[in-house]
Amino acid sequence: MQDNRGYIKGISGSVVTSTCFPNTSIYEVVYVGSERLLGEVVRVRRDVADIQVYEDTTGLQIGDHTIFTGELLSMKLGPGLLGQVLDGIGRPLERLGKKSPYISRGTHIDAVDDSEKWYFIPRLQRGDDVGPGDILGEVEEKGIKHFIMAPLAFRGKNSTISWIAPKGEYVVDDVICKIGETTVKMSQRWNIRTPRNVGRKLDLDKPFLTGTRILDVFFPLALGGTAVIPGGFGTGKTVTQQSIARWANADIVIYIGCGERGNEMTEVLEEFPSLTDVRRGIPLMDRMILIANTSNMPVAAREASIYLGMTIAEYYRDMGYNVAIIADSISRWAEALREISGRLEEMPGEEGYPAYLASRLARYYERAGNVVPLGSPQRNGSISVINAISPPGGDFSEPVTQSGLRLSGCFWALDKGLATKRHFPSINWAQSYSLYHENLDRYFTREISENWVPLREFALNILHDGKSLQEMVQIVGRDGLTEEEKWILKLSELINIFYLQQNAFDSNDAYCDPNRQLVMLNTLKLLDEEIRWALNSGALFEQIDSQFAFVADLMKLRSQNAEDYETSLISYITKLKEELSDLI
Ligand SMILES: Nc1ncnc2c1ncn2[C@@H]1O[C@H](COP(=O)(O)OP(=O)(O)OP(=O)(O)O)[C@@H](O)[C@H]1O
Repeated sequence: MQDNRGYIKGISGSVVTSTCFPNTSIYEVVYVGSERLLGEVVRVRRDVADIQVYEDTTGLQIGDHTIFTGELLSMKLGPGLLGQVLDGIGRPLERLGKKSPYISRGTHIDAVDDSEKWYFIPRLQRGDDVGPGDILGEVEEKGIKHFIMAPLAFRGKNSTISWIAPKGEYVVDDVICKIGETTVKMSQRWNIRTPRNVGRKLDLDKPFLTGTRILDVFFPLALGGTAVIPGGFGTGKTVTQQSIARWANADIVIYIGCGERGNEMTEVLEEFPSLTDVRRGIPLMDRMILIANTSNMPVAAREASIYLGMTIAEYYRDMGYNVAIIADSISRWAEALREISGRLEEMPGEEGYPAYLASRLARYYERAGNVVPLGSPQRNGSISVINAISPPGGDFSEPVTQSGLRLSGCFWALDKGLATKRHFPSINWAQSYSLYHENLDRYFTREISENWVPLREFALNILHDGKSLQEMVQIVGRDGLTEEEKWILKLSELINIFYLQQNAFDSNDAYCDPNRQLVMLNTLKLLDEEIRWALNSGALFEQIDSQFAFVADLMKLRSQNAEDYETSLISYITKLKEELSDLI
């Protein structure tokens, strides 16, 4: 150990400079000072290494020793991760809290509890030949099957099981299988900065359903895709992400509170444990992992938190689950990168961010995807990434938003103007986009209805026409419009308030499944046909508008219970049809 000891030559906030060794490598883990603060080498220059320290560096002094471990920053993966709240470097906050109300520096505990017992059921037997990633057995973790997989690399060439543990209770560090010279425990370590190997990548052809109408219909995300939600202060990033965490069709959700204010994170920590996953009838936390790294916690840990979340996501993806990573917000992560880069005195790029901001982000986004993991039986897992971006002053031209725009498949732009009008979710349909339409249109047409695409096009065309007419009205006034144009303007307003607005706090409206989304759009289309028929038959738009409460009636139906929804909308249209016939 003596050989691996260096000493501190300089300290600048979270970055410590230490003497190092010829074999010191980038991202090597270093224990710093007498309290053994956890750090990672981020730069090596001749015989000195710059180390980013994941804990508060107050009190460190020049001359204090450093210990170079020769290992990379890794995470212990195994049963017991679900439902946990971790800090940016993967320490379980609840268990830390039991030791002391404050996180004492230099405390290293793994997220998986090594004293907890799990009932292991083997799936293979002695003499079976196995490959990397093969499922050896399973334990039940909060109602889901947690598969114990063979390591992704074996020692030696022999890949035959010489021993496998019988059914029974084991702790995560117990050896449950011997494959040639490799012993396999229920837990395994993985370096957080290295993507886990996969068999092959698949097309993104299934939707990541959020239950939010504007997202699923107009700007759909694919399972395994990436999305960003940029928005200024108070535009609804957190509510949108929390609603996605609650309702999306992901099996497992990893929520990374990245550099948020402490009180916001407290809300998240209080709220999620009280929520129920209504569709599965289990506590929401049973399929979630929260990573909490607030703005007052060390910045270097914030930088690491997204890799940590990604590594856990890859682990569950490899079992064959659809995992969602939700990071709030990636801007605070980029700020951490900027701070560390500043302390390393690197040449600043745009707005002070390091020149490698985009490539670092790309490396993170690339770990998303829909894959066939290594091993048998063959399975399919995905990681979908949804990142909030908080551009200063809501300016989308800043580097983090621009990188998000280039790197992700969905851009869900939040609009301050809409938020001020309390139009939620305040997603601007004119600025947002999805690159997954082509693949997903095939899915929706096949699985939901062949009217899915035509109805979406209908709604979007009306919105576009309505926007142009709105501009025209500002110049020529409403009287300058034809009867049909007046109706289009009204219909576009109706699409906005009836369809695009969705109250995340209304139990009937917070989640809208694709069938209900379709029924709503179809109602708007039928309404359009009826009113156009009446206008073509000689009725005046003002007459219809003043005589019938069709907007108010429709709005009353929006938050109606799901069961009688379709019937109500049909009778709404039938009633309107009769009224219009009488009028004509
Ligand atoms: N879908 C929604 N339905 C109803 N209300 C919403 C919705 N989205 C946002 N809001 C309202 O907007 C407020 C602000 O939302 P939120 O906290 O998510 O914004 P933010 O962009 O995360 O803010 P910050 O920049 O402070 O992080 C919420 O408290 C809520 O009242």
